[in-house]
Amino acid sequence: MTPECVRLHPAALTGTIPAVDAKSYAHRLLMAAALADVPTRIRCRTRSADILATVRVMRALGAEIEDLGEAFLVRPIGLCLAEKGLRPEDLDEVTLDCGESGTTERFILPIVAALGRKAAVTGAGRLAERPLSPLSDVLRAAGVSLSEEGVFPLHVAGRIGVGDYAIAGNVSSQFVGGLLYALSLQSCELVEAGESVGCDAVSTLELTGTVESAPYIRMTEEVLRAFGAEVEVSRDERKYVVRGADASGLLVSPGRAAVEGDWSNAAFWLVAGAVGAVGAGREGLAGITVTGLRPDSAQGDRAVAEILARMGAEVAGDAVTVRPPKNGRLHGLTVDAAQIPDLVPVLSVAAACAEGVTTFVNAGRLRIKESDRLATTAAMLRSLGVEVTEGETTLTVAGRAGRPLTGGTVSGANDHRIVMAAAVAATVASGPVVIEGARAARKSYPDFFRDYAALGGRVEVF
Ligand SMILES: O=C(O)C1=C[C@@H](OP(=O)(O)O)[C@@H](O)[C@H](O)C1
Ligand SMILES: C=C(OP(=O)(O)O)C(=O)O
Repeated sequence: MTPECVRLHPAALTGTIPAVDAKSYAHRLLMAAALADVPTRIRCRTRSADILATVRVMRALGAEIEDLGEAFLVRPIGLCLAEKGLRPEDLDEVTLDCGESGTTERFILPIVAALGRKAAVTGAGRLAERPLSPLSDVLRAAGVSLSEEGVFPLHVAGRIGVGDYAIAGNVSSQFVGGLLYALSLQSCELVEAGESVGCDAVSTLELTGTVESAPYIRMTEEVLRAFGAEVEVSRDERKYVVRGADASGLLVSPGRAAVEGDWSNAAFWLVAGAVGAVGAGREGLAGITVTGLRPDSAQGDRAVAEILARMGAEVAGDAVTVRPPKNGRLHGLTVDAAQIPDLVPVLSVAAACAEGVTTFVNAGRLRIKESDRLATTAAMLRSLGVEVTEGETTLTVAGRAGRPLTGGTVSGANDHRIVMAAAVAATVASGPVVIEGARAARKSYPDFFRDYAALGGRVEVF
């Protein structure tokens, strides 16, 4: 259980910890499995609120998902409806509660439209406020009706078909991911002389403007291909050609799949390893090792290792170990956040411990996450004595060059990444740090404070 409020006492974290399962992959694998032909066993041990939101939504659409503890066994929607003699087009409107998960919502809208189902999409926290346009524009132009955006429930009806689509690449990669799923589900069988000779449901999707969060689109492509989809991408990653499924309109299950380790959440430990000695003495030099991360992962957030190395931290090994620099001093730098938005809150803590200034640029989309993360990251650091300047799309952090952060009270801003970044900051503070709303960590890392304590963190729950 994630605690509601915590008081953290300064202590360097050291030791070895396994990575939690990557929620971005878990979402994609669970959805693909629910849209496939036969059951899939997905190895996944993390039960975060977001992963459970996707499980809930796929169940509501008709999939049977058994929680085996270490894995999910997914019996797909098509199979389960057919067993009950139900046709998707005859079903009533279904309520899909996405919780606070943007990925779930932005993927499920085009998927529902590809299935031709009627749905009332709901959610919690800031989800209703997070943008849906330009995805909603594409869906409407394709003939899908959507009720007013910004209020739940969002009613969806109608069908998106084969076509040539274009969408801006700089609002959310999740729109692109959802559309790639929808186009992969189009069905059309080419028959010659009474024999099936393939599929003619070929669609294109073009990305316009700058493309941000591109690694997440690559993860989507990877999972779709593992489920038999034909997705081709141009060399500049701006144009996708997607061949739909055969007459069945189903993806092809590989039978088994496994969710890899989460670099975005490992980043909290890796930064804690990098800042270890700054405020807490030599024991921090031992660093932190995170196991279960793929060094060749498509997750863009694996860049955290390279960025910490550029700041001067010692980074080594396949089980990734990060230690503070030998002289105990990290140094500031410029970080382009366009492809790695989720790293900014925690990297800002490394920046606060460094010598010199760190500027995060191209970070505008942080404003449309679980909180306005440029504002809430700045507020979190300011509560701990750090000087921060917030620009429209930038964040500039004045490093304290070895002077510890102060203790203080931080609002978790109902944002898991702010809560976890504040907890890392607390390891190098001069006094206790209270985090209000620490429970938000459960969105991606329900056992965060258990693992924090296991690494030597001093956690008081109240
Ligand atoms: O598709 C995904 O799994 C995600 C995409 C990113 O969002 P944007 O593409 O909206 O930047 C990221 O910030 C989010 O945490 C997860
Ligand atoms: C923004 C995040 O997720 P989502 O967009 O899926 O809500 C996140 O995990 O930081």
